[in-house]
Amino acid sequence: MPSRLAQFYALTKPRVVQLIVFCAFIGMVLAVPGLPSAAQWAMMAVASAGIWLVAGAAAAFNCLVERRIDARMKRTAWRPTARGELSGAQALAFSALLCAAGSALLYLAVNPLTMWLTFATFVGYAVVYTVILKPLTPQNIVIGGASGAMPPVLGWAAMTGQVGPEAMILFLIIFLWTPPHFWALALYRVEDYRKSGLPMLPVTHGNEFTRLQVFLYTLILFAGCMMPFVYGMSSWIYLIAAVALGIGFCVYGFLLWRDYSDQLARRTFRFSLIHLSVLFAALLVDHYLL
Ligand code: HEM
Ligand SMILES: CC(C)=CCC/C(C)=C/CC/C(C)=C/COP(=O)(O)OP(=O)(O)O
Repeated sequence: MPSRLAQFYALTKPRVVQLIVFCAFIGMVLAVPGLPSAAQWAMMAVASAGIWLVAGAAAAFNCLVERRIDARMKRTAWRPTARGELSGAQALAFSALLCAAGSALLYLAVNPLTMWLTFATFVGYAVVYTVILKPLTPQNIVIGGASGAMPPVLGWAAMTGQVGPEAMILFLIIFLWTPPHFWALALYRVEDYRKSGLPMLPVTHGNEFTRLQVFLYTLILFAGCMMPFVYGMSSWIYLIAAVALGIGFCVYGFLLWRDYSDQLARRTFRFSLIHLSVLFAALLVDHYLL
């Protein structure tokens, strides 16, 4: 049996939260013109820690609420809450502790706006998405995706004390990226979702309709990814990366739409992770080199 610590850590969905914190960090980097001062680097580290704690708390709360559903799905049945290795009370206490610690850090060492926005994101994912939308509608991840898209806004708020249009552009990119990211996965995990009883799109509307949606979202996402260049917040390094990644994602979307296989859906899902990670890394490189 894994150690207690490893069990609690697993509840925070570490890999997802890593990318979330990375996107928040890029929001911070872009909010500061030129190279940050030592004090600004310190602020970025503290804000990243605070956002990491609250995002981990949101993930843990999701594991608590969905422990019975998780137990029914192969992909999630191993979670300590689904296996009953951690009780509901333990998961709740852990989530509350992380959320309180992260919120206190953001309030005291960053600024109240960032704390409130991060807390609203916690509520958006843990309550609005997990409790209300997920069992209600196949558009759950589209609307709920707004919480996942918040990190750059949180990062921007941490460094400037406000929410700028640049941050909203980065929000839009993650918001449009979420449906092809999730539905590619849901296509090859459809049997899991059928067993779960959740109204995910491939279960309610079928494989073919979902594939069309994935393809269409990759096209709108491509347009959305042009915004940082069009708005003048990024230059040609970003543009080249965004066009190359965008073409890659659209090609995956197109191929998946025309000729489905589980293997291609899995590769499309994996590509979604590369797409977002490299796109945001390109924003950083572009910011410092040009
Ligand atoms: C409502 C929005 C979202 C939904 C429904 C969703 C859904 C999922 C699901 C079900 C997985 C699990 C894949 C597996 O177990 O094989 C996953 C993986 C992942 N997601 Fe998302 N996601 C969302 C938003 C995001 C956001 C905003 C990010 C980061 C910015 C993100 C980053 C990741 C990463 C890095 C993984 C891989 C985890 C791993 O390999 O262990 N997701 N996503
Ligand atoms: C405060 C802050 C920045 C919060 C971020 C919120 C957050 C953790 C968003 C990530 C989205 C995510 C893990 C989706 C997984 O979908 P799912 O929950 O449907 O997947 P599952 O089936 O694996 O549980």
